[in-house]
Amino acid sequence: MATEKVLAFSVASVVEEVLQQHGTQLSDINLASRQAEEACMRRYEAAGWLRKKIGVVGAKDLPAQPSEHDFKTGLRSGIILCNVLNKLQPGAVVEGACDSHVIPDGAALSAFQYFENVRNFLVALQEMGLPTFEASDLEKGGKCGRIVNCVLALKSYSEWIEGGKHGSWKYAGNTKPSSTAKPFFRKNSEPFIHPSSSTATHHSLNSLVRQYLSDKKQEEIPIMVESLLTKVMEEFQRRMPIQHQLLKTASPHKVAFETPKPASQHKEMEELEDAKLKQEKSYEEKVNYNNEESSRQLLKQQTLVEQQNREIQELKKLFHHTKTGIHFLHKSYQEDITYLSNHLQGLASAASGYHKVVEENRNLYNQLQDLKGNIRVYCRVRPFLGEQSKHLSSISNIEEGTGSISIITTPSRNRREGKKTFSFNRVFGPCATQEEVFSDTRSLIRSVLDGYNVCIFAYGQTGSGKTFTMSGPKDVKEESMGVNYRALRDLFHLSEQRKDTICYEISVQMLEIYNDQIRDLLVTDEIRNSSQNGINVPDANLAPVSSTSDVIYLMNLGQKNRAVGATAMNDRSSRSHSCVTVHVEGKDLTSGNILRGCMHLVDLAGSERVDKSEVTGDRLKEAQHINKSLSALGDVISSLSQKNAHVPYRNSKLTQLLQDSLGGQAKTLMFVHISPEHEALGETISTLKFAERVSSVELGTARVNKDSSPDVKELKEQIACLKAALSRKEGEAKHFQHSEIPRPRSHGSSPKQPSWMSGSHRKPKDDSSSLEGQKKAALKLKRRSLDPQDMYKNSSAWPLVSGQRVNGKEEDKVSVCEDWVDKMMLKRQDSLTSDDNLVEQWEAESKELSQVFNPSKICLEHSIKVTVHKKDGQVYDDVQRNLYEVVTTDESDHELELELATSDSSESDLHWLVSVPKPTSIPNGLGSKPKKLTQPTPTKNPEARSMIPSLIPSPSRKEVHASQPRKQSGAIDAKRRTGNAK
Ligand SMILES: Nc1ncnc2c1ncn2[C@@H]1O[C@H](COP(=O)(O)OP(=O)(O)OP(=O)(O)O)[C@@H](O)[C@H]1O
Repeated sequence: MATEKVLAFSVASVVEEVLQQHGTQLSDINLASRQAEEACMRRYEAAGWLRKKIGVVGAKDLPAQPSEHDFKTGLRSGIILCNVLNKLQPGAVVEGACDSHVIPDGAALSAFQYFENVRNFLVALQEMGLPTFEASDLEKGGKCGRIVNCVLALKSYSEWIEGGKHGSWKYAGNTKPSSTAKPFFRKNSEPFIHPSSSTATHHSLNSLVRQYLSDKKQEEIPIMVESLLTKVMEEFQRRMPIQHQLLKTASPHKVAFETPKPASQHKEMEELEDAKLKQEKSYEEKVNYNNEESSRQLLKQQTLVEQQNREIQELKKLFHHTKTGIHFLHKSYQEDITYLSNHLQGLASAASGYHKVVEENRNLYNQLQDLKGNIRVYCRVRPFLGEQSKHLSSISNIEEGTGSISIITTPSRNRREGKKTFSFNRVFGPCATQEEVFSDTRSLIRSVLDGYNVCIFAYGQTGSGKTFTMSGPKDVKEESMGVNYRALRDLFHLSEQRKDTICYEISVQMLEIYNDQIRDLLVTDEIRNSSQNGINVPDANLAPVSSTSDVIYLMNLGQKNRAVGATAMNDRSSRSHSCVTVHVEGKDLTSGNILRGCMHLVDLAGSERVDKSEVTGDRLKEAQHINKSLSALGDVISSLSQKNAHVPYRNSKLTQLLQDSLGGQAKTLMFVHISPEHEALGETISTLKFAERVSSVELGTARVNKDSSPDVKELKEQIACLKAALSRKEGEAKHFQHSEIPRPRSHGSSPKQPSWMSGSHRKPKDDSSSLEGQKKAALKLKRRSLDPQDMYKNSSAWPLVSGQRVNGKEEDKVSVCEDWVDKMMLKRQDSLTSDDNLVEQWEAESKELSQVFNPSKICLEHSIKVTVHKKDGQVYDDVQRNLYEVVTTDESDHELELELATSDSSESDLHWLVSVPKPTSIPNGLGSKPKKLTQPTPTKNPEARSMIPSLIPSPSRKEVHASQPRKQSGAIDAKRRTGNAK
């Protein structure tokens, strides 16, 4: 405890310091203190009065002196004082236990006096070497005040007791402030005088003590002092630990005021103290327990916190991992998204390019077909007309891209519909415009200008829209113009574009086949019937055109002339097949080459079921002709697709008209038309089947018609002269032959397919009795001169057809050219069979003929070889393209080959040259040993090449020079027939 004690002097020092800090006058403190005392007493008195007044038990026992409570009240006053000391501001409100006090001026002074006494007292205690207070008490101003008050109260009480209890005890009040006592502090400006430096304080204490002891007996003084000090000591010793504990644990208000108690209360105090001690102990235990508990709790919490920390760390790690993972995912997602977007972009562009690709595919397919030589087939579906829109449609699906169309064959609402799908190069739905329909045809138009032959024809049931496609509607406008007009417009456009390099001349013809008769639509004169030759159109007008307006004018004219009638199926039904032929001749301005192309635009008459179309009389006859010609077309297509050796072109004018386009090296396009009504299903299906067959037909690669050198042209002109001459001769020959040469029936083949149609297969020569007549005719012909001028003169008189075959029956009409060839062959036949002298005649004739030509102009590029040979008593002939030469076999097998060179451009020219012998190559008389016969080379499908001259007049025929030659095939055909005739 000793270490915990400090000198009482320290109390004064602390108080002084506080006062110094605040510069407060001690009078203020004094006043405050006094007021506090008074309040205390008033309270005490009031309490006593109250007790007396109300007669509370024990009220009359109210002690005359203050109880412990009073001391406590005093202590509180001390606290107030302490507060005052702390604040010491005049006018400041001091909260106290009893009341609020306003510190007045001068209060500090009285407080100082108290302090002075206390200080003196404490100094005395110090001087006596007594321990006083705990250091902790002294550190706190409040404690200091309390202790001071305690000491003061103790002192005053002791004084009061010792003074004989005169008057009422006043808290610290018995000792009046000494008038001599100097204030411890001077007012603000006065320097501080430390009490320790002043001996006055010591003296005053001494004097106080001496004053107190002065009236005592000498021998009593030590005892009294000792007793006093002992009491003080005891009291202090007893209270100090309690005070210490209280101060330690209890709140300030619990601090008990430890003052010496009266003897009567001592026991009570002790009990109280015991109870307090117990309480403190239990409190301490509790506190200990609480401490332990709290430490345990703390430990627990620490563990928990540690665990949570660990978990937080793990969570952090996890979070970090997750973050990294998410970052990675984000990155990979972004990569994926980028990849997908790229992919999507690719797909989008692929999707956008899909149609382009489909288009390209189709173009490639078309090109492939061009290479293969297939006929292109485009299908067009007519929309419902007017009221028809309520009808049931037979069209199930159209895929324009792939070119397929599905037809409902068995319509049913409940059961599954039967369907049939057809595929073509392209299918146009009912909504397709004229421009769209024409768009794919453009490449063909270009081909015409490049020197190809092109044929575009429209096929379909009556009323299905053929005329609409080819010409346009009745009231035609710019946008509804049909293929014919658009094709010519494009021709002009392209030719204009090329005018710097190629100079084109374009001319147009319009024909129609009506009731199997050919009519020129560009003239208004009557349909001519040639009873002699069965040729209906002797000469067709060829109108040069230079602009689209020319074309429109011509087409209108032609349309007016067309045979049109109303049927139940179509109020403006075309009763004829119409054909617009455009001839294009282009001269290359640099090379001088000539390109010749021609384009047939054919609008076929529609097939119809006469029962449906309800036609009678003339209309019925027309319908029968139409159906017959269309069925002939079907036969031709059928045999072409089956690659038959024989193709029955001659069965109708129509097939003859289209022969070059179907079987030649032209580029051919067919628009097949169908009506959407279900009532027309039968016709629709048969039309589509027919179209499918057509699309399978291979024509062979189209060939360009090009004259590469002027010499060739000249040669061709010569050939044309020859033709003319022969034509003239023919008339005479016929006359000579009594108009007709009997045509033999074919041998070794069916009646429908005569032997001459069977290509290069060897057939026995017919050595019928008519040979004699033919021989005579040939001789007659030989004697006639072939005057080129005559030929030119007569060039315009060429018939359109050199032979005719109707209903599978070959008529006994042979063209002049055929006859001429026949006669040549006949002559050779004679030489082989009976009279070798005829060989000489042949030679002579050949020489004669050769004079017609300028041999120097004959180019040995290509040639046609005509082979006649005899085997086992039979005579054979064959046609073969080869170099010019004549070969013979041994005795039993003779063969004569005649070849003439010509240019590469037109086969038709070759045919006209076929029978012209080259002088040097003719066997030189009987004596000359014939060369060994070569095996006749079969011609490649001769029927596939044009065996029938085109019905369409050559444009050159209108010209002064018959420069446009006949078709080669006609000549070959004629020659073959001659062979057969023999
Ligand atoms: N694509 C189309 N759009 C609108 N109307 C059309 C179409 N095709 C045809 N028509 C109309 O249908 C009717 C018959 O057409 P169109 O005369 O061309 O048929 P057609 O096959 O030539 O008949 P026919 O063989 O009897 O001459 C006409 O009134 C025509 O205007």
